[in-house]
Amino acid sequence: MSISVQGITKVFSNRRDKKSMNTVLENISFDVNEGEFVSLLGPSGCGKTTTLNIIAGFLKHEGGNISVSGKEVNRPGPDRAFVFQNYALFPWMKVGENIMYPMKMQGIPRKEREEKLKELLEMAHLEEYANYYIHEISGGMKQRVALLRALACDPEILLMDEPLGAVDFQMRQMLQAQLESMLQEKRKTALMVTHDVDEAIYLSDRVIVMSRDRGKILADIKIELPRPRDRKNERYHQYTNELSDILRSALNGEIKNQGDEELLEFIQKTDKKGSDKTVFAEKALCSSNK
Ligand SMILES: Nc1ncnc2c1ncn2[C@@H]1O[C@H](COP(=O)(O)OP(=O)(O)OP(=O)(O)O)[C@@H](O)[C@H]1O
Repeated sequence: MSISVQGITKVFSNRRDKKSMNTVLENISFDVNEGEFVSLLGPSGCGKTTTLNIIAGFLKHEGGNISVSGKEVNRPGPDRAFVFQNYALFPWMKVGENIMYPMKMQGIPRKEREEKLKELLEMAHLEEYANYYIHEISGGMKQRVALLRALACDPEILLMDEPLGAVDFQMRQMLQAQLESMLQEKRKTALMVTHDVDEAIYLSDRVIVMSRDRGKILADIKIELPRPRDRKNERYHQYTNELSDILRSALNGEIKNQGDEELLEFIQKTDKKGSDKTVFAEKALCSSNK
């Protein structure tokens, strides 16, 4: 299944002053193709989670539309599973019960649920932990359980909000490798929010960089590297530099209040390696012109 985001806008009333409005997203458009893994990268507060929540159907948007395989969606559905930043696991249930919960809700018979659970636990190397309570397992394990719960109903689309945000560096790299192999095996369409350039490159087929200026898309970059990805690959470093430069420009507070021409000039100035990111930025600016 594919996702199409067309011209969405989101306005929140300001938390401090309810009368003033905050346009977090304005006329944002992008597609995620079937089987593709896309990351949304950008500085804190640029609207990544808001975008993901709108696609999940948790939040309403003001303009534009979201469609899944050509069908407009505006509420949550079993086609889109969500992995939350803080796991959102049920502490009163054991690991196995947590994973089986969505299957139970869908009325899948017990025998089938148990078979599926076995398969999922094996995939994530958690076979021994089915009967542990959530407080008895580590942060990395919780992360894997949250992911397995999302995969349990075989959703077509996986939406993930910083799914590896709460684990340390080493565990994070191990989980990235596991997440990659799980998703490659299942060929899911995935959209992930992250702050982490390396994580985005390691996992994604495409990386979309958003800015704090109403979520404007600064770049949409295809990561053309064989899987599993090799961090020592020269091209991997080039992608890291390219994306870090773009992210730095997005992080620069001055950009927020500058016009498009100045933003483009800024990105050109930071384009020391003659890479093609200026073209991406240019495209992004042109396509967002009304
Ligand atoms: N329910 C809400 N009511 C009012 N403002 C909100 C609400 N949710 C988010 N916002 C505002 O929208 C903006 C974007 O928030 P969002 O969480 O989407 O950003 P983000 O890019 O995911 O940030 P982070 O990387 O820090 O999680 C922020 O300014 C935030 O304060």
